[in-house]
Amino acid sequence: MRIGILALQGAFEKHAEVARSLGHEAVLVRSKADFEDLDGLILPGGESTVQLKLIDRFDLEWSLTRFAAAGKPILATCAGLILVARTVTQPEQRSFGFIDVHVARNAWGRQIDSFEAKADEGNLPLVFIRAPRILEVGEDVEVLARFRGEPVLVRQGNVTCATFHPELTNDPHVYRLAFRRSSAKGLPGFAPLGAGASAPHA
Ligand SMILES: NC(=O)CC[C@H](N)C(=O)O
Repeated sequence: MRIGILALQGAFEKHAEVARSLGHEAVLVRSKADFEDLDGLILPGGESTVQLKLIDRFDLEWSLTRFAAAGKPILATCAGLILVARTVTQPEQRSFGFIDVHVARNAWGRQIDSFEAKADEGNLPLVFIRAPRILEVGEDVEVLARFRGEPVLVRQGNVTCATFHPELTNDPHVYRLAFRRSSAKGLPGFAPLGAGASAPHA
């Protein structure tokens, strides 16, 4: 697949490396024209406030929205998740609403800025860096992995979001989930990580 990585700010290079290592073509996306002919898109971690300003400056919101609405797969990690969430708090911030989750920014507190862990089930490695927390998930959101009972990997249709940094582990699982060939809803035959795969209202 031809996968774009939004490359305005943050951790985009490593995502490009992983995408290439999985046999995809990686395209750094910085302008509207760069969206052409992409099959998938990664919104990387970084600083969501800065990313939002740059998206405005380069007038990319419509391109992003159109991409999401076309049903093409999007993987949003950390700051990327903050951009695509329905609502954002701590502090409040504008977001695009591609996925029905409510997130709090920098929600683990300063004492534990960054840490590594494993998902509650499925052995998925997690690297958190000033990570957001998903406080609520809508009923159409699947929870694919949890940490200490909280959702950390979620999906709604074509939009897959991680509160952690999958590009910093050697586990391609998250990319495979996000960019599986069919991104249609329903996911026949898909075995989610962990037991509690249905999405409760938090
Ligand atoms: N690693 C990250 O992407 C951190 C996200 C950052 N704390 C934000 O609020 O945008």
